Amino acid sequence: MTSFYSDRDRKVGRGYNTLMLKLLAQFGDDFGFNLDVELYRDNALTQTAILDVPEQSKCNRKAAQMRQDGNRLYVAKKFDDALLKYNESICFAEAGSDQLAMGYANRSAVFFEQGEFEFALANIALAKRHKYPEHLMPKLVAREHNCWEKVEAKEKLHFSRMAINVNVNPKIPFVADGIAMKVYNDEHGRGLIAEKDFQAGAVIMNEKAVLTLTTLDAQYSNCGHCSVKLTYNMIPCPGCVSMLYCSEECLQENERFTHRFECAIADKLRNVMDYSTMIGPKQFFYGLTLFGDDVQAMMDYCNGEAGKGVGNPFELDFRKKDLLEQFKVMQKGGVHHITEVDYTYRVSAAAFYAQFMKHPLVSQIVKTKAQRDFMLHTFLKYIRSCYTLIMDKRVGHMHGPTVSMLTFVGALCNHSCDPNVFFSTRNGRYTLIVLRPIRKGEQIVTSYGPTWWEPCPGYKCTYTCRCPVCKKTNWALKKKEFPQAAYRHLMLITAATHSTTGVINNADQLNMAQQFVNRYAENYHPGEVFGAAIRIYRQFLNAGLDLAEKKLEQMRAVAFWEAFDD
Ligand SMILES: C[S@@+](CC[C@H](N)C(=O)[O-])C[C@H]1O[C@@H](n2cnc3c(N)ncnc32)[C@H](O)[C@@H]1O
Repeated sequence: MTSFYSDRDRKVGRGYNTLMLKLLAQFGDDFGFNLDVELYRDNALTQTAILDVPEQSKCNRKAAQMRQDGNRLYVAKKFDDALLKYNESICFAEAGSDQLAMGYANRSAVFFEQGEFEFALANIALAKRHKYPEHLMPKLVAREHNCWEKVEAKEKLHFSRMAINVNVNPKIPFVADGIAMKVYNDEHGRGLIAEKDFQAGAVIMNEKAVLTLTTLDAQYSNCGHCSVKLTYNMIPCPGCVSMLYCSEECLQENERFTHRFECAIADKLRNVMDYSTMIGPKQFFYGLTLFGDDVQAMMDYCNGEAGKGVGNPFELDFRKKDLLEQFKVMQKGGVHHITEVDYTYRVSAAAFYAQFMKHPLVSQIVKTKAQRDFMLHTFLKYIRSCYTLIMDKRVGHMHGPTVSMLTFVGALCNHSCDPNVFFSTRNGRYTLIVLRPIRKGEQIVTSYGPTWWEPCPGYKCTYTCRCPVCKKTNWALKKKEFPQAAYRHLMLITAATHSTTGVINNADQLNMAQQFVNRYAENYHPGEVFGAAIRIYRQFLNAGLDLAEKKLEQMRAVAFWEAFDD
């Protein structure tokens, strides 16, 4: 059986690959068609040589080595690579040791070189807080003064977050009013429907993800909880060498909901991770925590009548912040098919089961055979529902290496190669922005990768796309000639993409492109020239979101060192 994933995807998680081959040999021709995950599990449990990898622990010697590697990269002016090495060193440094403080100080040097003075100051504050060696202090203090001067000379920060800019749903404050869920039977399963018109530029969703997961190679660059990328103040998990967080809050939340089940077996889990299937077990442990670690209560609910059916988050009042109620709806999931890559999910569920049962806390909580089987089947169920698509990072709208994001409402947005919204996953949030006017009654659809105006050669998805473009029913490019005025407008927009003078800023660019799509969509969509305009509009949106993210980070850094100074 050929693999769905590329070698690049599989460069980590070697234990998983070996296990896959073993099971393939074991099941022979049946492999892939045998849906019995318990059989996979029973086989996996016998593969101790593959699964029992030793755990790495904090080690100052390794931390020093990594820091020196970082220093070499720093001297070679490979600053982003140096940051990754310093982050790795910070993860390995022993608590209370000066290795930790020196990691932070080295990071401040990188940020200083990059002109990120706010971030440098935040790291200097971290170094001081962690007993930076006295004899090195004068150099650090000199850098701090330098940073202060540069920051004072800098323009004041203006924050332009892409928040919802239309009326919000009173019960779901992160979703615009006028959006509902609809089940599109035989097509996409659950989806989002517009109950009123929306114009391009409307930010109609800005949902904080419940859980996120990054690719394995993003371990030292992204927050282990919200997955935000390479922030200035990444702090390590005190227990293992596998996690960094962007804030104390993320550390605490992750610890409470999932990491307490992972920390002692972090390397064993990494050994069997396949891309981002780990989101399945994470959802299980998130639920278990909300059920007060009472697996029997969780099982009774999920297997009972109340736990079945199709989940509709629009029935909830999110203002109540009742996480258990929310979880109950979310765990029902939607309408999903068993895909051709389901065997990879079964191998993952089996491998995770084998590893998690080695964790004393898990084996203490999940005691009876029925409970253990429930955990296995739930891993698979959640992997299936969370991990149904491969987000194509080349398209650039899946920000950084976040590959799985568990959301309530965002998760309902289906794919179309003729999308009317654009999605972004920055800052651990799922944001939807309208790309072209949406009429009342239309489905709200984003693109997971390809679009008719920007095809994505080699893109693979785990389902058969049933969007109008692929079905070729009632969908065809319009051949209508554009008016001269529209061409002039488009030329201005195109020129704005090359603006390097700063005369045209991102807000102007967005405005121009937005006006164009709102004005010409009705008569000229879908048509080639219109497609070119949408492509540019999405490019401006991406740039705007990047800018907003950077500013948010700078403001957080300022708040961070100001609090430290008090
Ligand atoms: C993020 S979920 C969207 C919500 C999902 N429809 C549900 O019921 O929960 C992605 C899944 O929806 C289905 N889907 C989304 N877009 C589709 C499309 N264009 N054609 C067929 N199925 C689609 C696929 O099963 C896909 O794995």
